[in-house]
Formats: sequence, structure tokens, C-alpha cells
Amino acid sequence: MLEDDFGREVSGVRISLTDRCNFDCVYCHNEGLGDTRGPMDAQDSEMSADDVVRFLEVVEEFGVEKVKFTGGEPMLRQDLEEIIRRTPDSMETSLTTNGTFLPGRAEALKEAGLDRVNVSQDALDREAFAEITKSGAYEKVIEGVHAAVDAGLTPVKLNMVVFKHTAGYVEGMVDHVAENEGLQLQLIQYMPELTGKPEWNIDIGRVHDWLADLADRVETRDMHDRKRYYVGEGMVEIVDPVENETFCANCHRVRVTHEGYLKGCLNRNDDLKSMGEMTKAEIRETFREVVANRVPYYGEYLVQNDSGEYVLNEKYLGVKA
Ligand SMILES: Nc1nc2c(ncn2[C@@H]2O[C@H](COP(=O)(O)OP(=O)(O)OP(=O)(O)O)[C@@H](O)[C@H]2O)c(=O)[nH]1
Ligand SMILES: C[S@@+](CC[C@H](N)C(=O)[O-])C[C@H]1O[C@@H](n2cnc3c(N)ncnc32)[C@H](O)[C@@H]1O
Ligand code: SF4
Ligand code: SF4
Repeated sequence: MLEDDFGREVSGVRISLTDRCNFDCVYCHNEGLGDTRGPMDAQDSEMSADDVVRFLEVVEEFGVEKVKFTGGEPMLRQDLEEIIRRTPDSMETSLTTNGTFLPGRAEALKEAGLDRVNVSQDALDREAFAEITKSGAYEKVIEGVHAAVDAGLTPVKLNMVVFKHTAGYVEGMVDHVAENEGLQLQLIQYMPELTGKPEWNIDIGRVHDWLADLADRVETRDMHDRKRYYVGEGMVEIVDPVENETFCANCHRVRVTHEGYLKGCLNRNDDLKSMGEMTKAEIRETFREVVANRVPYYGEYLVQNDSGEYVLNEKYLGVKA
């Protein structure tokens, strides 16, 4: 396995298959690319299934054992089943989706080799859901979650971004996963630095404290040092990257944008490396280079100046892959 200068082995890759989406969530960071969503038709600039598979075959050689497919909305890719079918068997394969296209496709994804799915569901309330996602697809998403559980794409993690619009629904979602087999809850700290709306922020520390009191037991996951709270039959995981040095110190994934750029960190766009028409040998070298240039973001790469603004740590100015 390749390791960066901070001792972080790269055991996983996170691939955005498209930046297109049928939702318009108010907080969306579009995997670090900001609001770059274009037309809904398939775009020539998107990596082809062949490109994705070639990359996966290369990183398998380096011991990468997990792949996460995401987007935009990855299920807008009609060749998603093909990509999953051609993903190396040695890899754990998961998908993060808004869930609308799972009804009718969950079974086929399972048959193609998908192990599990995360579905974004920010509230158990139709109106709040519509306000956040700017879509009327609440029922479709609920149906999608059921389809995923029935197809055995479990555990199905429900992704909920904790911010001003959802804070009142956290308790209901915790009860929901405790009562329904096959579901887990993933509470995601809102990342204001990607949206420019700091006023929507909620203190995630309070959610940790509340869950610590409620839980029967607490575990810490290797990836990102994330806390997992076990409440009754349910599990609630907190994803809290913001200003969290421990999270970054345990970051083991390289990212790939929908256009086939490798990047060492979600929040950095200055270390992009295009795979373009590369041969496997060239991808091998580029992957090594991107891993060698990885630096933790919070605590190391990004620091606050005297006015409280986030600026690049001088130590890393000029670090470009
Ligand atoms: N800053 C940062 N955020 C991340 C990272 N990985 C995941 N996230 C955020 O965590 C949220 C949930 O991501 P998912 O794709 O559902 O899954 P995951 O938590 O990464 O992985 P699994 O739990 O293994 O399925 C998203 O909002 C991501 O942007 C990371 O490395 N850095
Ligand atoms: C960018 S979406 C892509 C996959 C898919 N469209 C979906 O919504 O699940 C991946 C995850 O990022 C989360 N996310 C988006 N913007 C965020 C932000 N500003 N802060 C925290 N999480 C965010 C979403 O809630 C979602 O769970
Ligand atoms: S569904 Fe996912 S990609 Fe689409 S707007 Fe919402 S968070 Fe962003
Ligand atoms: S270094 Fe930190 S911010 Fe960057 S991808 Fe890893 S955990 Fe996320």
C-alpha cells in the first residue's frame, strides 16, 4: 500500500462519476468542486466506464481495497451497473446516492457486485426534505431506501447533514434507525467553508455529547477516527471533518473527479492531476505522485489568520502535484 509523508496509507478511492444531479440541495459541496453542475445529459467530459475500470485495475495493484462511487448523482450514469460489474472483485464497493433511482435498480446493482449503499435523507418530513433538496421526491427516496434494504445492500446508511435546517430532526432519525433493521444513521457535520454560509452551522460537539449520554456503547472507527454510537438496535456514526486534525490524520482515500482528475484531498483543488488518455503505466506514476503530495487539510494545510479567516499554511504554499 502506498503511504504519504504523514504516514497515511491509501487503502481506498472515492470516485465521482458525474457532477450532474436531479436535486439542488442548499448545502451541496459537489465533492469539493463547488456548484459546477451543468446540463442533465451525459457529458463527454465524464470518465467513461473503461477509464474508471482502468484506474481501478491500477490502484488494485497498490493494495487499494475499497471504492466509493459518488457524484453529483452517480445513479444518473446508465452504465453504473457495468462499472460495478467490472470493478475488481477484491474491492469492497459502495455507493452514495440521493436514492431516487434505487427503486427498480437496487437488485441489479446488487447482482452487479455492489456491497452497500448510503442514501442521503436529511429529514423524516416531506416539507423539510423538499425545502433542503429543492425536489418533491421524498416518497421516491423512502421507496429507494426500502428497495436497497430488500436487495441486501446493507447496512444502508442514511446520510443526514446536521445544520440549521435539520437540527430539529436528528432525534427522530436516531429513533428511526434504532427501530428499523438494516438501517444506520450517518450524521455529517455541515461544511460551511464549502458553501459560504457560516450562519447555518450547528455545534456538532453538542450532538456528540447528547449521543454519548444516550448510547449503550461507543466505538471509534479506523477511517477518520469517527465515533460510532450504538443506541438500542441502531448505530449512529458522526462524520466531523471540520477543523478536526484527528479526522485528517486518519484519512486513507484519494479522490477522482468525474473528469478523471486525481486529487489528494476533498477540500483541495490545487493538487489536481488529469488522467486524460493515460496508459496504465502513466496512471501508476501519477497515482504515486498524488499520494506522495498528500497533506492533511485541517490542522496542517489550512490555518486561521488573526482575523479568523482560513488561509493556506505558508509551509505548503507552492506545494503542487
Ligand atoms: N472533509 C471530508 N469529508 C468527507 C471525507 N469522506 C467523506 N466525507 C464526507 O462524509 C459524508 C458522507 O460520505 P459518504 O460518501 O456517504 O460515505 P463515507 O462516510 O465517506 O464512507 P462509508 O461510511 O464507508 O460509507 C459526505 O458529506 C462526504 O463529503 C473526507 O475524506 N473528508
Ligand atoms: C455530494 S453528495 C453526492 C452523492 C449523492 N448525490 C448524495 O446526495 O448522496 C455526497 C454527500 O455529501 C453531503 N454534503 C454535500 N454538501 C455538504 C456540506 N456542505 N456539508 C456536509 N456534507 C455535505 C451530502 O449530504 C451527501 O451525503
Ligand atoms: S443530491 Fe447529492 S449531489 Fe445532488 S445536490 Fe444533493 S448533495 Fe448534491
Ligand atoms: S485530508 Fe482531511 S479534509 Fe482532506 S479529504 Fe482527508 S479528511 Fe477530508
